[in-house]
Amino acid sequence: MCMVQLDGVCFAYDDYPVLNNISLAVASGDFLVVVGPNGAGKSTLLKIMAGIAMPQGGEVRIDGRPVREAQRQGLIGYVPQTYGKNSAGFPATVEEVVALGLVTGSVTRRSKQLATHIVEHMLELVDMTGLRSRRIGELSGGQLQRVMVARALAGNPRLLLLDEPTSGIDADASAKIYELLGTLNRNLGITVVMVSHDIEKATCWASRVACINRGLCFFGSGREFRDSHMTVRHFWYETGRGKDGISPI
Ligand SMILES: Nc1ncnc2c1ncn2[C@@H]1O[C@H](COP(=O)(O)OP(=O)(O)OP(=O)(O)O)[C@@H](O)[C@H]1O
Repeated sequence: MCMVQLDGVCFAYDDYPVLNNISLAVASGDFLVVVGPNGAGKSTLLKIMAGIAMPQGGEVRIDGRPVREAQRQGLIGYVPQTYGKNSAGFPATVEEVVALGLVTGSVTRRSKQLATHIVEHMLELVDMTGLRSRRIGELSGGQLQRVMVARALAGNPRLLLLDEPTSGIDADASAKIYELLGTLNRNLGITVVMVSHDIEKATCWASRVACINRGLCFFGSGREFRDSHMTVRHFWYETGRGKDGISPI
C-alpha cells in the first residue's frame, strides 16, 4: 500500500523554480529520510506532502487520496522546521500545546474526557508527562521537539512529516527523538518522512532515503544510500555540480 505518491511534481515560488519533476512512492510503514544541500527544496517538498504548498505541476496522493482530502481527514501530522523557534515565547503549557493537535485531527468532535485521555497518552508516548504544566518557552530544544511530535500525533495521523526535528539539539536529545520516531514507525506502524541534515544518524533509521537537489538525485534503501553515500557526497560538495540540480544518477 502506498502512503505517499508523487508524480511529476513541479513547484516554483512565483517565477523561482524550486522542484522539478519529482516522482517517488513511499510505502505504508516506511521511514523515509530526505537529505540534500541547503536550499535544495527539502522543506518545500515536505510542505507539498503536507498539503500546505500546492504544486504547479504533477500530482500528490496520500493514502490513495488527493492531499487536501487526506489533510481534512487528519491522516497527516506535520512538524514544521520553524515551529519551535516561533513558539518560544508562546504563553501555553505543554499539555495545552499537545491538545491543539486535537483540533486539526480526526478527534475534533469527541468528548472532553477522551481528549484528556489522548493528551495523557501522547505525553506518555514522548516521555513528557512530568513536564505537562511547564510553559513551552521554558523547555529545552529536545523537549520542545518532543512536544511538537506529540501535538502532531494527537490527531492520530497515519503519516508523520518532520522538518529537521533534531536541528539545534544535542546528541542525547537527538538520540531520544530518533528512538521515539523509530518506536512510532515500528510499533505503531506510522509512516515517517523526515527532512534531516544529520545524514549519518538519520539514514541509519531510514528504510528509504531520498536525496533532493531541486530534482530527485537518489531514491533507495538506507543500505543502498550508505553504500553510495561517498559518491553522492562527492557529487554535491566536491564537484559543486549538485547546485545546478543535475542528477548524479
Ligand atoms: N516562501 C518562499 N518564497 C520564496 N522563496 C522561497 C520560499 N521558501 C523557500 N524559498 C526558496 O526556495 C528554495 C528551496 O527552499 P527550501 O526551504 O525548500 O530548501 P531546503 O532544502 O529545505 O533548505 P535548508 O536545508 O537550507 O532548510 C531556496 O532557494 C529558498 O530560498
